[in-house]
Amino acid sequence: MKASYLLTLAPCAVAAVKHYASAQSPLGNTKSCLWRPPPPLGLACGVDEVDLSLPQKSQATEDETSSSKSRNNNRTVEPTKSIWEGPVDCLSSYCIFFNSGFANGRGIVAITTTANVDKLKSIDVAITSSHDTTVTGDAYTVSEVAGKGLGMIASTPLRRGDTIMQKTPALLVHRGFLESIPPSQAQRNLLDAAAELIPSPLKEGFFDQMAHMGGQVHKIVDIMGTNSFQMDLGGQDGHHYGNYPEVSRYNHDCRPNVVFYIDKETLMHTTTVVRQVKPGEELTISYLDPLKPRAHRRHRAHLAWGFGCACPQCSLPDKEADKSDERLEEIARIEAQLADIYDKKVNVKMLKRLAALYEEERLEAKVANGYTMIALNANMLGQEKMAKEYAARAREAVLLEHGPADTGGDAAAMADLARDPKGHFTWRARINTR
Ligand SMILES: C[S@@+](CC[C@H](N)C(=O)[O-])C[C@H]1O[C@@H](n2cnc3c(N)ncnc32)[C@H](O)[C@@H]1O
Repeated sequence: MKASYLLTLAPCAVAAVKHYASAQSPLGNTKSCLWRPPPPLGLACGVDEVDLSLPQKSQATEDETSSSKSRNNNRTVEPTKSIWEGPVDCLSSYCIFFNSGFANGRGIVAITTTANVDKLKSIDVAITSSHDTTVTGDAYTVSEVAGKGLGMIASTPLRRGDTIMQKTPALLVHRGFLESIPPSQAQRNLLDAAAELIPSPLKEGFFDQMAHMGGQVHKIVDIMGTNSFQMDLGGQDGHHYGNYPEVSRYNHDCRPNVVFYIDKETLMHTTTVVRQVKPGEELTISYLDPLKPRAHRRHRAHLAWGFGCACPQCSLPDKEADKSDERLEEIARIEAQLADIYDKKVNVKMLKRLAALYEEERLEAKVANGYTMIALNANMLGQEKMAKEYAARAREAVLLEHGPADTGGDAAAMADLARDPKGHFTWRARINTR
């Protein structure tokens, strides 16, 4: 009996730990996670973490363009058919492919391999039937934010679970194209040609994005470096950088009020609010791992995006910042204990402490893993009510942080646990092994 518990529990705990660890390591996770910029061509090595966006101004232009078209012509404008074309031009095994009808005529361009464009072709079907959308209408405006350039400002009260926008990418670039082949003018020419193929008005949005190095090395490289998300189309060679111009106006905060994920089945980038937001407050996402200590976060922000992180968490007086770092260390320590089925010190007090630490640290955007660990361990300690409560919380957080196609089916696993703690294989597992 004991042995069978151990055997079945082990993969689960390991999966949870793997999940946690991978979220912190570059490219460890097959899902998109942190904002990681591709390396500027010409630099010897890459830098972890990047992001992207497009101004609401451009969105407005897009809306005006389509509505004025239909007003002026007094007829429905037929969207361009969704057909992948190319290869247009190639370098090494990477070629330009484009689809001007993608996502109901929004369009998309990719620099990728033939195998990956085959995957994109199958994705396209799903996209064309569900639109690219701004879900919470009029939720924000794009305005100047002191010391940060443009930013997203909430124009209405928002609460946890409100989706701000869902967007498909304008440009996808295979990581190998930017990181494996030596920098060259040919590489830059291919990037220029690809960007020119993005259909208007998305193209204007693309070129309007911030280039944080002033475009000195190369404009497209700089735009991608400032505004691209790591994403994975799946398989052995699916790693790409994705650029979503509208999303690029989110500035960074180590304790953000918005979380994002990219669904590799649809390429859709979704941003969702994680706590109450008042009108006038800035909407932010985290470009960095918020569980890392302040010095690490600041170093990363400077290295990758050239800004000294002055978010409220990084701007705490030294004493408070040290306390915050200690809490983050404690979170890591407790989670390591919770992942170890043989740790005899795990108790309910420890679980409550972990939940309190997440709350004190205002980590609403990064609680899925912690709540999953609490739920499983509460059940292993025979705490039915607590297991139910945290399994439900974990499920909700997994959906916000990773989307419905979450890593390893964590949302479904937490739904099972919440439904029937006593029937779950983890029920009293720690008690039975003591
Ligand atoms: C993805 S863009 C965000 C939108 C950008 N502010 C704009 O005007 O388009 C990333 C760039 O914004 C700026 N930025 C983002 N978050 C910041 C922060 N917390 N503090 C200072 N600058 C920030 C940096 O220049 C960074 O390279």
